[in-house]
Amino acid sequence: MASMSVKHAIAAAKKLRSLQERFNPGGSDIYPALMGDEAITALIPSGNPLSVHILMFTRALREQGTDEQYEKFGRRADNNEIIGTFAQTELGHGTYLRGLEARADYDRGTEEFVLNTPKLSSYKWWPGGLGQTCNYCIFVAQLYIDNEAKGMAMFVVQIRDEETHMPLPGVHVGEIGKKMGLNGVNNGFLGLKDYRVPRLNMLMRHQQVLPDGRFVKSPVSQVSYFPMVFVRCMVARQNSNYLAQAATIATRYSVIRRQSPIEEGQPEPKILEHLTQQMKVIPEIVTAVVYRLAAANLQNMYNETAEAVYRKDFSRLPELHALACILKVATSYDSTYGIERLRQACGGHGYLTAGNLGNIFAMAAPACTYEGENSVLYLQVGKILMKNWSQVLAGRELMPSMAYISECSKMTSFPQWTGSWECLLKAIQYACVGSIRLAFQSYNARVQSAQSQTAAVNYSGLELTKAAELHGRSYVAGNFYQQIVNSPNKHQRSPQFQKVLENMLELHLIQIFFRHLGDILRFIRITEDEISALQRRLEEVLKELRPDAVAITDAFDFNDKILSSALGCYDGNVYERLFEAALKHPLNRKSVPDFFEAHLKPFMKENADNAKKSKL
Ligand SMILES: CCCCCCCCCCCCCCCCCCCC(=O)SCCNC(=O)CCNC(=O)[C@H](O)C(C)(C)COP(=O)(O)OP(=O)(O)OC[C@H]1O[C@@H](n2cnc3c(N)ncnc32)[C@H](O)[C@@H]1OP(=O)(O)O
Ligand SMILES: Cc1cc2nc3c(=O)[nH]c(=O)nc-3n(C[C@H](O)[C@H](O)[C@H](O)COP(=O)(O)OP(=O)(O)OC[C@H]3O[C@@H](n4cnc5c(N)ncnc54)[C@H](O)[C@@H]3O)c2cc1C
Repeated sequence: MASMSVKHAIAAAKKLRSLQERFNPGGSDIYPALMGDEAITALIPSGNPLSVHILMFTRALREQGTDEQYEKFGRRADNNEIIGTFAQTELGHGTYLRGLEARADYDRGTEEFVLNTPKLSSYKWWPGGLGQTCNYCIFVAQLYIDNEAKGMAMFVVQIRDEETHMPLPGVHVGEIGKKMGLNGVNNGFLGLKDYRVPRLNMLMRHQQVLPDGRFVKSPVSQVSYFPMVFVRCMVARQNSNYLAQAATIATRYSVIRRQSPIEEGQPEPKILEHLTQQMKVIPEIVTAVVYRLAAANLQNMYNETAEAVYRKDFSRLPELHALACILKVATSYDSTYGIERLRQACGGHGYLTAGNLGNIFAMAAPACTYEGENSVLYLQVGKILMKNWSQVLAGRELMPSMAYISECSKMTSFPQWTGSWECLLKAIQYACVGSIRLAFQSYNARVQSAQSQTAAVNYSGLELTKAAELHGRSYVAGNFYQQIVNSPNKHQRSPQFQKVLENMLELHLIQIFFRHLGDILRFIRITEDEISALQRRLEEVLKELRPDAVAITDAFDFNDKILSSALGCYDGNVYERLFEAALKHPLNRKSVPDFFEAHLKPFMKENADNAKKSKL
């Protein structure tokens, strides 16, 4: 599996390289074009062992290294002459970066760094491709000069000989073992013992160690986190893609499969005619569209911020960090939940490998963990919301993506309920701001009672998480609303297409309203009649979107190779493909399985003999 994945990953890397040479050598907006590409998903169903090389190793060299370091290492990496990974997480630490144990001690006598993973828990553990594929890595370690800790730093480390691929002296490297998915990625472990690298192997665009050992601090330490921000942006797009693939499969299957008459005496309908099936499938189609649009927005913001950071303008980093966290969390949580819901909507056949929904789930699910575990990133955003609420109290302006917080903070009560889209969106935003205010009261009370900020974050963690989740909902719904209602290219859309988009907006807003009804009712008075009216609208809009479900998922434009699913094949020949897949199973090569003579027959005979004896 690993070698097949590497073979296909090389094909994908060649394609990416040619795209980059044609379009924008250093830019990041190439990748989304690759997202739905067969090279990334169908051909490498067990995961891409080069994705961390491409997404993190090459970018860290470009963004964290000096121009000279890029010339020495980055150009070769971009050209895939060397293959690297991003080795930050350790066996003992992943989230708490300041707890990382790998260390780099500067030796001014030789102008080298001595790299060590002092304990088993210090071993790098998880980096994609590290086990077998990579011959280099970005090694993240705590920098020490004269045994004084200076914080985290990144080092270009060669781990295998470029000719023989043998691990170099002082390097202990290998595969960490089978996972629940992505088993073609060879996530690996890495131990270093007194491994020396030249001073110029430390990436020094933002912080430097001079030959005499003097340390020049980064103007903004968080810029070293930038490689993670990029991948969070990619995860938002990639996981919306996984959800779109699953939605395509489940939708196509739901208009092929017939089951259970709705009226007595009537023929069995397509299962998508059942309202409850529509409620399982259609909202996931819309969620995939909603997140694809939000991820595209985030990608643009990343590109703008990356250019600003290159000009040493770090002002947009905090907002990008907050949005990258919230979208990475929301997309990975909702896509994972949605893919499982779509699998269940396909009955028993959804559980077959031939349906591919299990593999899509296994590809999507780890995104809730890597690149910042979701609950931790929610807390990150919760902290940022606390800082911004302090700004609101001080009457200061907020970052654009949080402007609604200022607006809602000025509302003494929620206006008359109308049930309009604007009303629904404002209700979600108003509930978010109410949650922020309550979280701040708890958090601030703790800080005022002399608790440290870290402790106050921990003990206010549930409210901070709620506020962060509602902020994510507000941002995503607000972005979707703007794209549908206020988009500058709205007039270019046909009335029919605009109507479909508006139906998707209606469904998204009502669905989010019902998902957070409890949070909303905490701050807004809504009558039973007003809620029942929304229930009717939900049923109505599902019915309205039903005829468009197949067309919308066809528009995702996944070919059969990408979907790799007997349930979602374009020609609809589900049963034939399921049966074809079944007959290919190794157990069907023989009429009598080997285990019959070896195990089953003796077992049954022994039971029969025992039964006879007991009768005597
Ligand atoms: C061949 C063709 C292939 C092409 C590919 C095609 C497409 C495929 C796409 C598929 C995408 C998915 C594939 C990915 C594969 C897997 C990759 C996985 C890689 C990894 O997992 S790398 C390791 C990731 N690890 C983490 O994310 C660690 C998480 N922990 C943290 O981020 C921090 O520790 C944490 C939790 C934020 C805490 O930070 P800490 O320093 O401890 O302290 P503070 O919380 O106080 O933060 C201090 C200060 O900094 C600000 N901050 C924190 N993080 C950032 C950031 N990232 N950017 C900017 N600012 C940041 C924070 O807000 C605080 O600010 P203050 O103002 O309050 O001081
Ligand atoms: C498929 C996959 C690929 C990966 N690829 C890479 C890679 O290429 N490079 C790399 O460096 N890493 C990689 N990782 C590692 C990944 O980044 C870490 O798993 C992730 O950062 C979480 O760290 P951890 O696993 O050590 O969990 P921990 O940090 O130990 O967290 C465990 C749990 O503790 C809780 N927790 C932790 N901290 C807090 C907190 N502050 N507040 C509240 N609760 C908390 C959370 O519930 C969390 O889930 C990969 C992981 C996976 C699964």
